Amino acid sequence: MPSNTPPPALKAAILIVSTTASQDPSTDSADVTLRQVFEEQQSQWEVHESKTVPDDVIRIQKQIKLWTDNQNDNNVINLIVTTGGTGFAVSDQTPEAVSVLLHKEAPGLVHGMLSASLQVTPFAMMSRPVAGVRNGTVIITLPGSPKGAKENLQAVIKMLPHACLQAAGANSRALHKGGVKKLEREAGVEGGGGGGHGHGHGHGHGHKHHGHGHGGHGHGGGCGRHDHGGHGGLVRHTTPSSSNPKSNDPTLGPSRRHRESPFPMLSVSEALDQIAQHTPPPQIVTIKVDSSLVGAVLAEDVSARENVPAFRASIVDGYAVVVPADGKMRGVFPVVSVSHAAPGDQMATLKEGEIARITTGAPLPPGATSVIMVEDTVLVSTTSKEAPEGPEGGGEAMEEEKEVEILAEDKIQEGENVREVGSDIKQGQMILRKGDQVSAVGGEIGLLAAVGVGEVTVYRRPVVGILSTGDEIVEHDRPGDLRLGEVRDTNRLTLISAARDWGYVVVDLGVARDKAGTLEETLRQALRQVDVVITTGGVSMGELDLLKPTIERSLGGTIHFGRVAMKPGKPTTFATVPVKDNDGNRINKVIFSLPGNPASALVTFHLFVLPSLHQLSGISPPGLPKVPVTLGHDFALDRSRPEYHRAIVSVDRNGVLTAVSTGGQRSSRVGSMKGANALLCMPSGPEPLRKGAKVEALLMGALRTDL
Ligand SMILES: Nc1ncnc2c1ncn2[C@@H]1O[C@H](COP(=O)(O)OP(=O)(O)O)[C@@H](O)[C@H]1O
Ligand SMILES: [Mg+2]
Repeated sequence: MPSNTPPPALKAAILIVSTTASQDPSTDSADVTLRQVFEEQQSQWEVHESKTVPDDVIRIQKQIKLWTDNQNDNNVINLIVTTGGTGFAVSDQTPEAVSVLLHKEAPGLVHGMLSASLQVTPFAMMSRPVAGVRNGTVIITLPGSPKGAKENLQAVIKMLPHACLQAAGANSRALHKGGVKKLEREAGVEGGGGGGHGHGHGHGHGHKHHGHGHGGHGHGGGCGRHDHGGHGGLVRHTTPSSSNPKSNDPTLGPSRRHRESPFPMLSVSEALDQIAQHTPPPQIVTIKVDSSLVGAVLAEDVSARENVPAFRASIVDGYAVVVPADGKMRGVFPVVSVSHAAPGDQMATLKEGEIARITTGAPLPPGATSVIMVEDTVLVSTTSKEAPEGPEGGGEAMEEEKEVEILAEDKIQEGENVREVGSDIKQGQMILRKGDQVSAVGGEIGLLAAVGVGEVTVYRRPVVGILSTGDEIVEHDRPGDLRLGEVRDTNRLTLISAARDWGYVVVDLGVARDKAGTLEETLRQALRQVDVVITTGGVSMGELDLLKPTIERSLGGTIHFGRVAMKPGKPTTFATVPVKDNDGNRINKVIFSLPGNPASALVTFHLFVLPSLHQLSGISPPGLPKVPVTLGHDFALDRSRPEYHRAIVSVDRNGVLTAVSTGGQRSSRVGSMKGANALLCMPSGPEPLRKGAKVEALLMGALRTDL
């Protein structure tokens, strides 16, 4: 038994202010999160009690007074933290309820919380915390989201023991004796507003706003690489953040659900920059050279292991000769041997005045200097011998050439019609470079095969998991008629097909119901198996749109953007989630949550997911290739958002690329993708773009020809 007992813990109480949670406590998760923060403080804190009240001033005040107003030496609550109701919504009134109860205000604690939070997210400006002392109890108000609440509490918790001891005054005798030394030491050493724990999430990066090295390649971007203007009112330079003190949590009920997305609206180019920045670097693997290599990008320079050709070979059918000094070779010569392409035979050395019959690609006999084409010769005489008796009886004479006359008038050059050793590729010569993509049409794979390279290192192509979400979604091939509200799953099939077509291995993750637990479990499992998860549905503002809260809170992920100024695809969401790999290292995996509407899902796959997959597999520049095209007719524009118009681009006999619309562009209209081979980058604006105008097109498929 240790002889000295630890100092008695400080007592904290947690007041959850939430109308929803007060009706159904299971919807709350702030309590658990805050208890963890207290627990991390090495038994300095004991959470005495948690209570939940609705967003109601009287009920809030009643509970706080119960804790603060009847204290005696045996019953001291040192700290009350409230969570929830600190925002700008009508129902948010916790600060108002608390501030009138305070005997002393503590603006320093407020400042500590706000300044720590502001380093994480500009949304901290939307939190209105108060802090102070009532009787002997310190009270602070935390925001409602567990993440925000945690960060705020962590920002001040090192100072709180000290504050509580001072506040408790006479009531704290017992505490003073036992614990003050330790507590003061800790506050002094590590205090100063703390906060160091609160934002170790890799936020605060000053992200770039324009191109990152693959701008002008004719690849890799959306329309947003150009400033189309017309993004009036966008928050352009905020740091996207996962930690809005009040991020949307639809499960918290109508008063806590956002009417307006809390995610800053990024331009397409800003969104692409975020993707480039937060997509993990490609991993390197060694693989065998075979047809599965097609599409892979080399992670190393590759040099030839062998000479091509490996021996002196004839370029033509004809006769190997030893050219005399004067180069003259007219006359009749004896044929002393035959060299076929068959390998392995030892050949006698050819002497001047002798010739040897040789076939294309066959090795020259030693001593031979040149080959004379069969067309420049005439057969003079043959030897005949009996063919062996076969069952077919044949018995025909097999002839062999005995003498051949060479008709060549000109001088024969040394080396004529000979491929010298290594004349195509020299051993050790660099044949492919790091970053080269192995195509099925460019012969890279043939080159590797020719020079005897059996293995190469390449960037591992990411495995992609594809998940549909929504209670209304049924399998596309479910027999029978749809019931009211049911929708056939379109996105999973189209995205699986698209991802496979781009050369990626796909895991079909099925359909997840709109339930937080289901979604969380599905995503957790998926993140174990795949590198990139693509979900569709559930990212807008509806009450069942659970993707963002699940990624942020349940999975501890970081949402790099949750809104993009574009049409279709505004709610497109990009996040990374830390996971442990097989070796126990922390790595980031990528989640793209695409909008549910089929056209939006496909457009945003091509625009955002593909560049990330490309980057993961080492393909540079990433994304769809971009070409200028001419509009084949007038195109109406969206007034406020740049639009990715689904179009058919064809090339005429003059090489002019013309684009026509696939028709109605409503984001739910899956038909707008039919036949489309391009996304036109249309600016926003009040007037239509006229026939003949030039725009950029991102090519998804092969060009049509009008020839
Ligand atoms: N996998 C899918 N296949 C076809 N339609 C879908 C699919 N997922 C969602 N939708 C439809 O798209 C629309 C938007 O869905 P929703 O879940 O609200 O998406 P989001 O909030 O991401 O925009 C709804 O009409 C929904 O039924
Ligand atoms: Mg849905």
